[in-house]
Amino acid sequence: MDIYVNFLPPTPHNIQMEASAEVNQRIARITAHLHPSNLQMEENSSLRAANCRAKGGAPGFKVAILGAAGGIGQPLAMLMKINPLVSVLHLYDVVNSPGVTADISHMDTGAVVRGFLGQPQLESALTGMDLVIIPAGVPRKPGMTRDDLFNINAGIVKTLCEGIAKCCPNAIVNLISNPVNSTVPIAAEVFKKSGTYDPKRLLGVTMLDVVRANTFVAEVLGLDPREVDVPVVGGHSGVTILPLLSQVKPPCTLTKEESEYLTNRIQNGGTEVVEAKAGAGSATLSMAYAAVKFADACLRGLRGDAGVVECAFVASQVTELPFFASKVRLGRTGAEEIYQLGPLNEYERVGLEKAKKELAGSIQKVGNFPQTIFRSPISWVELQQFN
Ligand SMILES: NC(=O)C1=CN([C@@H]2O[C@H](COP(=O)(O)OP(=O)(O)OC[C@H]3O[C@@H](n4cnc5c(N)ncnc54)[C@H](O)[C@@H]3O)[C@@H](O)[C@H]2O)C=CC1
Ligand SMILES: O=C([O-])CC(=O)C(=O)O
Repeated sequence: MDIYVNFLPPTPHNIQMEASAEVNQRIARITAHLHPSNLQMEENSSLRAANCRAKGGAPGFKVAILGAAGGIGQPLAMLMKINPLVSVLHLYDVVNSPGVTADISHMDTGAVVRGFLGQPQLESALTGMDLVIIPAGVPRKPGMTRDDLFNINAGIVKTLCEGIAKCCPNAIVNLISNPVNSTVPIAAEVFKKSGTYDPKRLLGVTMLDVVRANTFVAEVLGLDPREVDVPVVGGHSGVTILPLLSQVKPPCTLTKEESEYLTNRIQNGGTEVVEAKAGAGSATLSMAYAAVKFADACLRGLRGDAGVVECAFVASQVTELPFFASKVRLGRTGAEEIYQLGPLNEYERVGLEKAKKELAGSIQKVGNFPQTIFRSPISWVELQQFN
């Protein structure tokens, strides 16, 4: 049985524990199971292993967050720590993961948290994971498109996916890093190259588009957003984000003006936040919420729950493009079924053609830039220069 460790503050109770031989034996067992990265983080801490008690791992899934110290990563880590389906939570980043790990590990929820810092600890962070969520990479600033992030984020995603291919090739991957329309095809290329590609397990996260669509449609209709379900298909950038307003649940009738306003607002939701943050990044809190909503659906699918359906950007035959976002049914092996788009109205048919044209370019870009994909890992200095 695995023994998981929480480091406890030195209360009188714990200090008393130290005196007993039985406890010393238990501590010896614990330290034998301690992960090297935990030990490394412990060296930076005033707490000692002598103040530990072992506990059995709760049933659940093992989840890694790569980019866990970032604007999305931190609230995402916090929300995943609350998720009862998670038994082990690995937090990996190239900076600041010890602090985030120490902070989140104090939450009195079931998941055991372990931190991993920097490339040498990537493999340890990934080994044994069921689900890997990737919000690693640089965000937009006002005036930039998501495509402007391609050069730097392509290299980051490539390195992380090489680690996944090596250490947890059967994990479900939730890819958040932008531009999703290109980073998902990049990840697919990396997995193909390593012989581990399973299209069902690679999911680009477009949930924020659905979350926004539900919110904005609910506002217009005067409904509770929790009652609204809007399918959003295509991709995750500008006109590739195509809300199917004719398929809103509960069924409703929107005027032409309302449809145009809503489509435009949903397509530009990311830019709305980037401009409001005025240089301090892009959506992080709503994205963390959306990422957790999506990850929870993936975990319920992995558990074998029936009827788990969400939108995601996946390898697809729904259109002539190799990747496309649409509703997918999530199961034990990932995206087990990909749904057709269903009947579209004229406005949506025109939107679909525009979306496909732009999306084709983003997917094509991956093939055009092998030197970007196969460059060496991004250094911390490069990241700072970008920021
Ligand atoms: N799919 C979606 O709907 C959305 C995607 N995003 C994208 O998510 C990404 C992250 O956004 P934020 O969290 O706001 O950025 P951030 O800059 O606050 O955080 C990114 C984190 O990634 C880490 N990182 C960089 N290189 C890494 C590497 N090689 N390995 C591990 N970690 C690494 C950084 O140290 C940092 O902690 C951006 O590309 C952004 O455009 C943002 C919002 C929505
Ligand atoms: O707009 C951005 O750069 C971040 C993002 O993808 C979103 O908020 O939808």
